[in-house]
Amino acid sequence: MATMIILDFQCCFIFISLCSIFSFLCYKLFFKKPSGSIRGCDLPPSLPSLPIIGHLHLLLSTLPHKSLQKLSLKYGSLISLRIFNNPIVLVSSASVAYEIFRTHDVNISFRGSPPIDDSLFVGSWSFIFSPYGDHWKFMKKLMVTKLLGSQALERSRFVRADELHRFYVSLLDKAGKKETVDMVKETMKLSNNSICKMIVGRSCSEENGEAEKARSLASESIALVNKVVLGSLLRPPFKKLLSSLFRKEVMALSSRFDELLERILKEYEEKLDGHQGTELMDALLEAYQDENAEYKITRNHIKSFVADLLFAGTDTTAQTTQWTMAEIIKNPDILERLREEIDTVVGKTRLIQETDLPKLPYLQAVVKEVLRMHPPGSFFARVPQEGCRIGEFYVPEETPLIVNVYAVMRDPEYWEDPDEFKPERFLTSSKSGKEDEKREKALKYIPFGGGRRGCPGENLAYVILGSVVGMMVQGFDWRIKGDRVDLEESIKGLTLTMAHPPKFIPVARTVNPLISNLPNHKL
Ligand code: HEM
Repeated sequence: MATMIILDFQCCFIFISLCSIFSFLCYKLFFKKPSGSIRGCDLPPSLPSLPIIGHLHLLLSTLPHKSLQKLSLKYGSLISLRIFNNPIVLVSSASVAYEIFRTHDVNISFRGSPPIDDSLFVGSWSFIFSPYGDHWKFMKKLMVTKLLGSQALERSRFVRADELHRFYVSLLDKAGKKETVDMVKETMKLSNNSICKMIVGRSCSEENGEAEKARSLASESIALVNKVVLGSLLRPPFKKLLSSLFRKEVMALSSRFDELLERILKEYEEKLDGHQGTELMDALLEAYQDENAEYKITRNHIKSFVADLLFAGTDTTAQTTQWTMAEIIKNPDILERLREEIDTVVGKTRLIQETDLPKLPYLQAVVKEVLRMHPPGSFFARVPQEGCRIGEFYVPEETPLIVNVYAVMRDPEYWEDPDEFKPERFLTSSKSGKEDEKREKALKYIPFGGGRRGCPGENLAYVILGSVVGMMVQGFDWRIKGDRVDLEESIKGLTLTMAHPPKFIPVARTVNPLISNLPNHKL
């Protein structure tokens, strides 16, 4: 009997000890709050959360940019959230966005560690995920001087003119057959081909299915990135858990990227099809092959760089084109004013070209207003390397800052009638005012992010969007199937898309096709 009592007591003791250890682990993992006030400032205020998961449900809601915008209007423009035991700070106002870029730009020029190290996409070779340092600076310099800076864009203008003309001809064909246009699919073709040609000197071939592969890789990576990007912001063990959950899917995508890009790269090196090299690819290969190069990179760095550019530049421009055409068709007055501007500046016989854009301020204002109201990237994240003071609050080091781009650009404190589509608001702004004011305005208008880690493709995006939308307004009248344009939103991957994209029907405006200024133009 005594032995049984001792055994029972031992079991009970072991059970209680295990329970205590388990509770302690749970507390450490799930409930431990970020440390309290530091250096006389408090952490940003928090809001009620769910046990264990914290505020994860808010980030995973159907339209997180909207639900978090609502919460920020109630609780403040800088609030603390928690995902399991991981603290996160949410930025939702134009003034806080301005302050973080003005005061802490270098400190917040990090995106967290890559979710899956050995993947070409979202891995440690990626430019997008590389820490702010020598590698990033070297690649950014190449990117600007050889591909995306204004002089490089001027040199590659004919590549995009060719693609624009091709798109115009395909729309004429659809108009003739009274067919509908899948706006995202068609503009993805244009942006994908343009970016590919600008990087490797040729677009992916339609004949052998290469082009379709490249487009579907870009779309799939966007759908997948949402799932894995959260992992880059979490601490172990959740980071590891998320990575292992999606590892198989990511690695499968990575090896398909690898297959496609290795083939393109080999062909480029052997110059099999006699194409001309590009400045960017020549410089990348030199940094890879030349022992005495200024900075050495690996073959995987090159492939990952190309994958990053296709991923970052394709869907964003396609979704924005679709939103723009939907807003224009929904607002006939805006369409009429646009057409008047284009007909006056460009005329009715030749096709619009990129060099016309500086003389078309209303067209530029329409595109800017679309990006303000429907930014394709409704969030971006940064991770401060040192603790920093933002306003009256303190954000500890390594605490991810998530910027709600959508909320910042509809901040009622800064934007008049933030939910109204009013392109005129951009007509007076950009050129007038003092330098400080211009800088402040730029840091509060953030569809392309901000600071040194802001989007390097901004200029390219504006010329593609301006010329494509300009061409569609100049060359066609537009009908849609159904009686109205529905602007309801949906989130696909990380991109803000239309929940019910209209079926666009083009009707050619002129009997004779518009003439393109291409050197070898034939219709
Ligand atoms: C409408 C079109 C586009 C939009 C709205 C857009 C938006 C963005 C945003 C919000 C970011 C994150 C910025 C930040 O963290 O501050 C970004 C980064 C980036 N974008 Fe874009 N983008 C567009 C087009 C392009 C194009 C055409 C390219 C190039 C072909 C491009 C290449 C990149 C790259 C490489 C980064 C990462 C920059 C870095 O980490 O340093 N984007 N973009």
